[in-house]
Amino acid sequence: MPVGARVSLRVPASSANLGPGYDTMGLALGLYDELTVTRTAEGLAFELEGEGAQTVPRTPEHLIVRAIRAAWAAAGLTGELPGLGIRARGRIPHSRGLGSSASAILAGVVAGSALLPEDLRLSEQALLQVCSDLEGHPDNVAPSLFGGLAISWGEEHPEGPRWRSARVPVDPRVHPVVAVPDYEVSTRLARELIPAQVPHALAAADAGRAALLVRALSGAPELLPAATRDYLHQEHRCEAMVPTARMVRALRDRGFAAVVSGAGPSVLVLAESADRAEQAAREMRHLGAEAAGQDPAAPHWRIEGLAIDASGVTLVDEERPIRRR
Ligand SMILES: Nc1ncnc2c1ncn2[C@@H]1O[C@H](COP(=O)(O)OP(=O)(O)OP(=O)(O)O)[C@@H](O)[C@H]1O
Ligand SMILES: N[C@@H](CCO)C(=O)O
Repeated sequence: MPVGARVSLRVPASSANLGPGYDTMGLALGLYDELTVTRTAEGLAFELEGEGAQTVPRTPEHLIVRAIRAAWAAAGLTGELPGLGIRARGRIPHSRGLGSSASAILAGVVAGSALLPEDLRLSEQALLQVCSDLEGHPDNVAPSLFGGLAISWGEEHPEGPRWRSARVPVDPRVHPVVAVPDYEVSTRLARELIPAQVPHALAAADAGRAALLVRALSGAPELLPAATRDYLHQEHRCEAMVPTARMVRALRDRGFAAVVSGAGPSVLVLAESADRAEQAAREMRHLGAEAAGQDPAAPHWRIEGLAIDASGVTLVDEERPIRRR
Protein backbone atom coordinates (compact mmCIF):
# COMPACT_ATOMS: atom_id res chain seq x y z
CA MET A 1 0.00 0.00 0.00
CA PRO A 2 2.22 2.86 -1.23
CA VAL A 3 1.99 6.40 0.15
CA GLY A 4 -0.42 8.29 -2.12
CA ALA A 5 -2.68 5.25 -2.76
CA ARG A 6 -6.26 6.46 -2.67
CA VAL A 7 -9.79 5.14 -2.91
CA SER A 8 -13.07 7.06 -3.23
CA LEU A 9 -16.52 5.60 -2.82
CA ARG A 10 -20.13 6.41 -2.12
CA VAL A 11 -22.45 4.37 0.04
CA PRO A 12 -26.25 4.54 0.21
CA ALA A 13 -28.42 4.97 3.30
CA SER A 14 -30.82 2.20 4.23
CA SER A 15 -34.07 1.66 6.05
CA ALA A 16 -34.20 -1.55 8.09
CA ASN A 17 -37.11 -3.61 9.44
CA LEU A 18 -39.76 -2.15 7.05
CA GLY A 19 -42.29 -3.02 9.75
CA PRO A 20 -42.32 -6.79 10.46
CA GLY A 21 -38.82 -7.63 9.15
CA TYR A 22 -37.00 -6.84 12.40
CA ASP A 23 -33.21 -7.36 12.08
CA THR A 24 -33.82 -9.06 8.73
CA MET A 25 -35.19 -6.81 5.95
CA GLY A 26 -33.68 -3.61 4.62
CA LEU A 27 -33.99 -1.33 1.61
CA ALA A 28 -31.17 0.80 0.13
CA LEU A 29 -32.15 4.45 -0.34
CA GLY A 30 -30.87 7.09 -2.78
CA LEU A 31 -29.12 9.23 -0.17
CA TYR A 32 -25.34 8.90 -0.05
CA ASP A 33 -22.29 9.40 2.15
CA GLU A 34 -19.01 9.94 0.28
CA LEU A 35 -15.58 8.87 1.46
CA THR A 36 -12.02 9.22 0.18
CA VAL A 37 -9.22 7.45 2.05
CA THR A 38 -5.59 8.25 1.17
CA ARG A 39 -2.49 6.47 2.44
CA THR A 40 -0.23 9.23 3.80
CA ALA A 41 3.32 9.24 5.22
CA GLU A 42 2.15 9.44 8.83
CA GLY A 43 -0.59 10.45 11.24
CA LEU A 44 -4.36 10.54 10.95
CA ALA A 45 -5.92 13.58 9.23
CA PHE A 46 -9.65 14.23 8.95
CA GLU A 47 -11.57 16.46 6.56
CA LEU A 48 -15.22 16.02 7.52
CA GLU A 49 -18.24 17.90 6.25
CA GLY A 50 -21.99 17.53 6.48
CA GLU A 51 -23.84 15.20 8.83
CA GLY A 52 -21.85 14.30 11.96
CA ALA A 53 -18.87 16.52 11.09
CA GLN A 54 -19.20 18.46 14.35
CA THR A 55 -19.98 15.50 16.60
CA VAL A 56 -17.92 12.42 15.69
CA PRO A 57 -14.46 12.07 17.32
CA ARG A 58 -11.46 12.81 15.06
CA THR A 59 -9.43 10.03 16.65
CA PRO A 60 -8.52 6.40 15.95
CA GLU A 61 -11.93 5.61 17.52
CA HIS A 62 -13.73 7.23 14.57
CA LEU A 63 -16.09 4.56 13.20
CA ILE A 64 -14.61 4.71 9.69
CA VAL A 65 -11.08 4.23 11.05
CA ARG A 66 -12.22 1.30 13.20
CA ALA A 67 -13.85 -0.18 10.11
CA ILE A 68 -10.66 0.20 8.02
CA ARG A 69 -8.75 -1.59 10.77
CA ALA A 70 -11.37 -4.36 10.84
CA ALA A 71 -10.97 -4.89 7.07
CA TRP A 72 -7.20 -5.18 7.43
CA ALA A 73 -7.53 -7.53 10.42
CA ALA A 74 -9.87 -9.75 8.37
CA ALA A 75 -7.19 -9.82 5.65
CA GLY A 76 -4.66 -10.95 8.27
CA LEU A 77 -2.92 -7.58 8.73
CA THR A 78 -2.57 -6.24 12.25
CA GLY A 79 -0.10 -3.84 13.85
CA GLU A 80 0.27 -0.09 13.88
CA LEU A 81 -2.08 2.02 11.78
CA PRO A 82 -0.22 3.60 8.82
CA GLY A 83 -0.70 7.27 7.92
CA LEU A 84 -4.23 7.93 6.65
CA GLY A 85 -6.20 10.87 5.32
CA ILE A 86 -9.97 10.53 5.77
CA ARG A 87 -12.16 12.86 3.72
CA ALA A 88 -15.87 12.29 4.33
CA ARG A 89 -19.01 14.09 3.26
CA GLY A 90 -22.00 12.93 5.29
CA ARG A 91 -25.52 13.23 3.91
CA ILE A 92 -27.09 10.43 5.95
CA PRO A 93 -28.33 11.92 9.23
CA HIS A 94 -27.05 10.13 12.34
CA SER A 95 -29.24 8.28 14.85
CA ARG A 96 -32.44 8.78 12.81
CA GLY A 97 -33.04 5.23 11.57
CA LEU A 98 -31.44 5.59 8.13
CA GLY A 99 -28.52 3.25 8.73
CA SER A 100 -25.76 5.86 9.16
CA SER A 101 -23.59 3.60 11.32
CA ALA A 102 -23.86 0.65 8.92
CA SER A 103 -23.04 2.94 5.97
CA ALA A 104 -20.00 4.37 7.79
CA ILE A 105 -18.79 0.87 8.67
CA LEU A 106 -19.31 -0.33 5.12
CA ALA A 107 -17.52 2.72 3.70
CA GLY A 108 -14.49 2.09 5.94
CA VAL A 109 -14.35 -1.67 5.36
CA VAL A 110 -14.74 -1.38 1.57
CA ALA A 111 -12.15 1.43 1.40
CA GLY A 112 -9.73 -0.53 3.62
CA SER A 113 -10.15 -3.61 1.44
CA ALA A 114 -9.81 -1.68 -1.84
CA LEU A 115 -6.47 -0.21 -0.66
CA LEU A 116 -5.00 -3.70 -0.25
CA PRO A 117 -3.15 -5.63 -2.97
CA GLU A 118 -5.69 -7.51 -5.09
CA ASP A 119 -4.96 -10.95 -3.61
CA LEU A 120 -5.75 -9.71 -0.08
CA ARG A 121 -9.03 -7.91 -0.85
CA LEU A 122 -12.16 -9.15 0.88
CA SER A 123 -14.86 -11.07 -0.99
CA GLU A 124 -18.44 -9.78 -0.87
CA GLN A 125 -19.27 -12.48 1.66
CA ALA A 126 -16.36 -11.35 3.85
CA LEU A 127 -17.47 -7.71 3.56
CA LEU A 128 -20.97 -8.70 4.71
CA GLN A 129 -19.51 -10.69 7.63
CA VAL A 130 -17.02 -8.07 8.85
CA CYS A 131 -19.50 -5.19 8.59
CA SER A 132 -22.43 -7.06 10.18
CA ASP A 133 -20.20 -8.24 13.05
CA LEU A 134 -19.19 -4.63 13.72
CA GLU A 135 -22.78 -3.36 13.45
CA GLY A 136 -24.24 -6.32 15.38
CA HIS A 137 -26.93 -7.19 12.80
CA PRO A 138 -26.99 -7.40 8.99
CA ASP A 139 -30.23 -5.64 7.99
CA ASN A 140 -28.72 -2.23 7.16
CA VAL A 141 -25.34 -3.49 5.97
CA ALA A 142 -26.72 -5.87 3.31
CA PRO A 143 -28.85 -3.37 1.32
CA SER A 144 -26.12 -0.71 1.50
CA LEU A 145 -23.63 -3.30 0.24
CA PHE A 146 -25.73 -4.84 -2.53
CA GLY A 147 -28.41 -2.20 -3.29
CA GLY A 148 -32.17 -2.77 -3.43
CA LEU A 149 -34.11 -4.96 -1.02
CA ALA A 150 -32.12 -7.45 1.04
CA ILE A 151 -33.34 -10.21 3.33
CA SER A 152 -30.59 -11.29 5.70
CA TRP A 153 -30.11 -13.98 8.30
CA GLY A 154 -27.43 -15.50 10.50
CA GLU A 155 -26.53 -19.18 10.29
CA GLU A 156 -25.59 -20.71 13.64
CA HIS A 157 -21.85 -21.22 14.07
CA PRO A 158 -19.72 -21.88 17.19
CA GLU A 159 -17.81 -18.61 16.61
CA GLY A 160 -20.92 -16.49 16.08
CA PRO A 161 -23.50 -16.06 13.31
CA ARG A 162 -22.37 -16.50 9.72
CA TRP A 163 -24.30 -13.71 7.98
CA ARG A 164 -26.08 -14.39 4.73
CA SER A 165 -28.28 -12.24 2.52
CA ALA A 166 -30.61 -12.65 -0.46
CA ARG A 167 -31.70 -9.87 -2.81
CA VAL A 168 -35.30 -9.53 -3.90
CA PRO A 169 -36.30 -7.43 -6.96
CA VAL A 170 -38.55 -4.52 -5.98
CA ASP A 171 -41.69 -3.65 -7.95
CA PRO A 172 -40.92 -0.30 -9.70
CA ARG A 173 -44.29 1.08 -8.52
CA VAL A 174 -42.97 1.18 -4.92
CA HIS A 175 -41.89 4.71 -3.89
CA PRO A 176 -40.31 5.36 -0.47
CA VAL A 177 -40.98 8.65 1.34
CA VAL A 178 -39.17 9.54 4.58
CA ALA A 179 -39.92 12.09 7.29
CA VAL A 180 -36.75 12.80 9.29
CA PRO A 181 -37.29 14.64 12.58
CA ASP A 182 -34.82 16.98 14.23
CA TYR A 183 -34.46 14.71 17.27
CA GLU A 184 -32.25 11.64 17.60
CA VAL A 185 -32.71 8.18 19.10
CA SER A 186 -29.67 5.93 19.49
CA THR A 187 -30.12 2.42 18.16
CA ARG A 188 -28.48 1.01 21.30
CA LEU A 189 -31.18 2.64 23.46
CA ALA A 190 -33.99 1.58 21.13
CA ARG A 191 -32.78 -2.04 21.24
CA GLU A 192 -32.78 -2.02 25.04
CA LEU A 193 -36.53 -1.31 25.01
CA ILE A 194 -37.40 -4.57 23.25
CA PRO A 195 -38.33 -7.50 25.53
CA ALA A 196 -36.18 -10.62 25.37
CA GLN A 197 -39.25 -12.80 24.69
CA VAL A 198 -42.59 -12.37 22.94
CA PRO A 199 -45.73 -14.55 22.96
CA HIS A 200 -45.79 -17.23 20.29
CA ALA A 201 -48.98 -15.79 18.75
CA LEU A 202 -47.27 -12.42 18.11
CA ALA A 203 -44.19 -14.10 16.64
CA ALA A 204 -46.47 -16.09 14.32
CA ALA A 205 -48.40 -12.97 13.31
CA ASP A 206 -45.15 -11.13 12.58
CA ALA A 207 -43.78 -14.00 10.49
CA GLY A 208 -46.97 -13.95 8.41
CA ARG A 209 -46.74 -10.23 7.74
CA ALA A 210 -43.01 -10.44 6.92
CA ALA A 211 -43.75 -13.14 4.34
CA LEU A 212 -46.58 -11.01 2.94
CA LEU A 213 -44.20 -8.03 2.77
CA VAL A 214 -41.88 -9.89 0.39
CA ARG A 215 -44.87 -10.50 -1.91
CA ALA A 216 -46.06 -6.88 -1.57
CA LEU A 217 -42.67 -5.33 -2.35
CA SER A 218 -41.88 -7.64 -5.23
CA GLY A 219 -45.15 -7.46 -7.17
CA ALA A 220 -48.27 -6.61 -5.17
CA PRO A 221 -47.78 -3.09 -3.74
CA GLU A 222 -51.51 -2.81 -2.95
CA LEU A 223 -50.78 -5.23 -0.08
CA LEU A 224 -48.22 -2.89 1.51
CA PRO A 225 -50.49 -1.36 4.20
CA ALA A 226 -51.38 -4.84 5.54
CA ALA A 227 -47.88 -6.22 4.98
CA THR A 228 -46.09 -3.52 7.00
CA ARG A 229 -47.90 -4.30 10.28
CA ASP A 230 -45.28 -5.17 12.92
CA TYR A 231 -45.74 -7.09 16.19
CA LEU A 232 -42.19 -7.18 17.54
CA HIS A 233 -40.59 -3.78 18.07
CA GLN A 234 -42.40 -0.53 17.26
CA GLU A 235 -44.85 -0.57 20.15
CA HIS A 236 -42.08 -1.25 22.70
CA ARG A 237 -40.06 1.68 21.37
CA CYS A 238 -42.88 4.25 21.43
CA GLU A 239 -41.74 5.84 24.68
CA ALA A 240 -38.40 6.85 23.08
CA MET A 241 -40.10 8.45 20.06
CA VAL A 242 -43.60 9.66 20.89
CA PRO A 243 -43.96 12.13 17.94
CA THR A 244 -42.80 9.37 15.56
CA ALA A 245 -45.31 6.86 16.93
CA ARG A 246 -48.07 9.46 16.54
CA MET A 247 -47.16 10.17 12.94
CA VAL A 248 -46.95 6.46 12.05
CA ARG A 249 -50.37 5.83 13.62
CA ALA A 250 -52.00 8.80 11.87
CA LEU A 251 -50.59 7.78 8.48
CA ARG A 252 -51.67 4.15 8.90
CA ASP A 253 -55.16 5.32 9.92
CA ARG A 254 -55.25 7.12 6.56
CA GLY A 255 -54.29 3.94 4.68
CA PHE A 256 -50.57 4.56 4.11
CA ALA A 257 -47.96 1.81 4.65
CA ALA A 258 -46.12 3.79 7.35
CA VAL A 259 -43.47 2.30 9.64
CA VAL A 260 -40.69 3.45 11.95
CA SER A 261 -37.53 3.51 9.80
CA GLY A 262 -34.88 1.27 11.39
CA ALA A 263 -34.64 1.92 15.11
CA GLY A 264 -36.25 5.34 14.54
CA PRO A 265 -37.08 8.08 14.87
CA SER A 266 -37.62 8.71 11.13
CA VAL A 267 -40.89 7.61 9.55
CA LEU A 268 -40.91 5.64 6.29
CA VAL A 269 -43.89 5.29 3.96
CA LEU A 270 -43.69 2.62 1.27
CA ALA A 271 -46.12 4.12 -1.23
CA GLU A 272 -47.71 1.91 -3.87
CA SER A 273 -47.32 4.52 -6.68
CA ALA A 274 -45.72 7.90 -7.39
CA ASP A 275 -49.09 9.61 -6.84
CA ARG A 276 -49.53 7.94 -3.47
CA ALA A 277 -45.98 9.01 -2.54
CA GLU A 278 -46.92 12.64 -3.22
CA GLN A 279 -50.07 12.24 -1.14
CA ALA A 280 -48.02 10.70 1.69
CA ALA A 281 -45.53 13.60 1.62
CA ARG A 282 -48.42 16.11 1.74
CA GLU A 283 -50.01 14.26 4.65
CA MET A 284 -46.68 14.10 6.52
CA ARG A 285 -46.25 17.88 6.08
CA HIS A 286 -49.79 18.47 7.28
CA LEU A 287 -49.35 16.23 10.36
CA GLY A 288 -46.03 17.89 11.24
CA ALA A 289 -47.54 21.38 10.93
CA GLU A 290 -50.63 20.37 12.92
CA ALA A 291 -48.48 18.99 15.78
CA ALA A 292 -46.32 22.14 15.76
CA GLY A 293 -49.48 24.27 15.97
CA GLN A 294 -50.56 22.42 19.12
CA ASP A 295 -47.11 22.23 20.76
CA PRO A 296 -44.25 24.65 20.02
CA ALA A 297 -41.80 21.97 21.24
CA ALA A 298 -42.98 19.50 18.58
CA PRO A 299 -40.18 18.33 16.24
CA HIS A 300 -39.50 19.82 12.84
CA TRP A 301 -39.63 17.20 10.05
CA ARG A 302 -37.66 17.06 6.79
CA ILE A 303 -39.84 15.23 4.28
CA GLU A 304 -38.33 13.69 1.18
CA GLY A 305 -39.24 11.18 -1.52
CA LEU A 306 -36.18 8.97 -2.11
CA ALA A 307 -35.30 6.59 -4.92
CA ILE A 308 -34.47 2.97 -4.14
CA ASP A 309 -30.73 2.62 -4.69
CA ALA A 310 -30.05 -0.37 -6.95
CA SER A 311 -26.22 -0.48 -6.96
CA GLY A 312 -25.08 -0.49 -3.35
CA VAL A 313 -21.65 0.78 -2.36
CA THR A 314 -19.80 2.05 -5.43
CA LEU A 315 -16.13 2.83 -6.06
CA VAL A 316 -16.42 6.35 -7.48
CA ASP A 317 -13.21 6.59 -9.50
CA GLU A 318 -14.20 3.48 -11.38
CA GLU A 319 -17.93 4.33 -11.57
CA ARG A 320 -18.97 0.77 -10.84
CA PRO A 321 -20.27 -1.24 -7.93
CA ILE A 322 -17.60 -3.15 -6.01
CA ARG A 323 -16.39 -6.24 -7.78
CA ARG A 324 -18.69 -9.25 -7.45
CA ARG A 325 -16.93 -12.47 -6.45
N1 LIG B 1 -20.21 8.73 8.96
C1 LIG B 1 -19.97 8.45 10.24
N2 LIG B 1 -18.74 8.64 10.74
C2 LIG B 1 -18.49 8.35 12.03
N3 LIG B 1 -19.39 7.87 12.90
C3 LIG B 1 -20.62 7.66 12.45
C4 LIG B 1 -20.97 7.93 11.10
N4 LIG B 1 -22.26 7.61 10.93
C5 LIG B 1 -22.70 7.18 12.13
N5 LIG B 1 -21.73 7.21 13.05
C6 LIG B 1 -21.84 6.81 14.47
O1 LIG B 1 -23.01 6.00 14.61
C7 LIG B 1 -23.95 6.63 15.51
C8 LIG B 1 -25.36 6.44 15.00
O2 LIG B 1 -25.63 5.07 14.91
P1 LIG B 1 -27.00 4.44 15.35
O3 LIG B 1 -26.85 2.98 15.12
O4 LIG B 1 -27.40 4.91 16.71
O5 LIG B 1 -28.08 5.06 14.35
P2 LIG B 1 -28.25 4.94 12.78
O6 LIG B 1 -27.27 3.92 12.25
O7 LIG B 1 -28.18 6.30 12.20
O8 LIG B 1 -29.75 4.43 12.66
P3 LIG B 1 -30.38 2.95 12.50
O9 LIG B 1 -29.36 1.98 13.01
O10 LIG B 1 -31.61 2.96 13.35
O11 LIG B 1 -30.70 2.80 11.07
C9 LIG B 1 -23.55 8.10 15.52
O12 LIG B 1 -23.90 8.69 16.73
C10 LIG B 1 -22.04 8.04 15.33
O13 LIG B 1 -21.43 7.77 16.58
N1 LIG C 1 -32.99 -3.87 13.15
C1 LIG C 1 -32.34 -2.76 13.78
C2 LIG C 1 -32.20 -1.64 12.75
C3 LIG C 1 -31.51 -0.43 13.27
O1 LIG C 1 -30.14 -0.55 13.26
C4 LIG C 1 -33.18 -2.28 14.94
O2 LIG C 1 -34.39 -2.07 14.74
O3 LIG C 1 -32.65 -2.13 16.05
